[in-house]
Amino acid sequence: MISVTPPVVLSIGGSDCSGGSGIQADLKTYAAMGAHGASAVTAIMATSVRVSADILPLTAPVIAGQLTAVLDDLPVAAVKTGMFASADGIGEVLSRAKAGALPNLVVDPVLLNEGIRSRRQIAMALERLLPYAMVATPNREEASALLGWQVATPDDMAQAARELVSGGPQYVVVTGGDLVTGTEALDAVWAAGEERYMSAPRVMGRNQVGSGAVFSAAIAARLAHGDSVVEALAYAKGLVVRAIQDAAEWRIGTAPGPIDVCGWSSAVI
Ligand SMILES: Nc1ncnc2c1ncn2[C@@H]1O[C@H](COP(=O)(O)OP(=O)(O)O)[C@@H](O)[C@H]1O
Ligand SMILES: Cc1ncc(COP(=O)(O)O)c(N)n1
Repeated sequence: MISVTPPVVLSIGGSDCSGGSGIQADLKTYAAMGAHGASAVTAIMATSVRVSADILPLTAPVIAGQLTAVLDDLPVAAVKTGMFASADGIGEVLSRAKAGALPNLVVDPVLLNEGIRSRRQIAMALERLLPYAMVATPNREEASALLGWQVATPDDMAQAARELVSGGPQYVVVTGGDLVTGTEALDAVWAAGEERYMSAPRVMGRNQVGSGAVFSAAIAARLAHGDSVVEALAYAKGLVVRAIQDAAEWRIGTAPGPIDVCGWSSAVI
């Protein structure tokens, strides 16, 4: 029996109606990791994540109301941000970060392709939020958009992580889930005076939706449990690889789908 009160993690991001990514993936990750998840929804995604017409942005006051309600009452131990559909929404988060109200902040700077009209403004607003992050987890494409140059190779990823750290976050992980140059899934990690890669065998599974969301949410959950950043990164990497592996044969829907963050496939029930 577990009698210890679970730590609270707050996710600020978009609702993905498929349940594979966004807030839904975050909350599932927290539940699987023994943390209580609270949420502030920034936008509602209707279907495809790549089509702008399917994104309903919530207004800044609606986002602010959720943040106030959660932060006023719950002892939030870590915060994760994901998708924003407007720069105004990021402004609400930024003011709370500046006030010191967002401990252990993990910023996953989600920049969906052409899906969002104000993508440039969102990238600029995220740049203002990054100095308050403990960890930032852009993928190569997001790092490219934030920095204004093409992050392609593993060397580029390390350089990008280094440049992004100089903008403020304590740790930057440039994830390389889409880097199909070898048998490894490679991420470049940078913190002051510490540069390295995290690597795991690339899984060739059918389902990989939400791997970035699960990775960043798992980092936040471990920080909430009291891990150091280095411990949290190692845990998150192991969790996401196992989750992709365990969902390799799943068929939820016609398109590639979610990963097995809860470990159902390997659980003895
Ligand atoms: N096929 C895979 N096999 C193993 N690890 C993967 C695979 N795809 C992604 N990962 C890992 O999942 C994490 C999230 O990365 P990524 O997929 O790049 O994020 P995003 O979903 O934001 O693009 C990283 O640690 C990455 O290396
Ligand atoms: C609502 C929402 N938020 C985030 C992502 C990106 O997720 P990921 O970083 O896992 O590709 C997404 N596809 N949808």
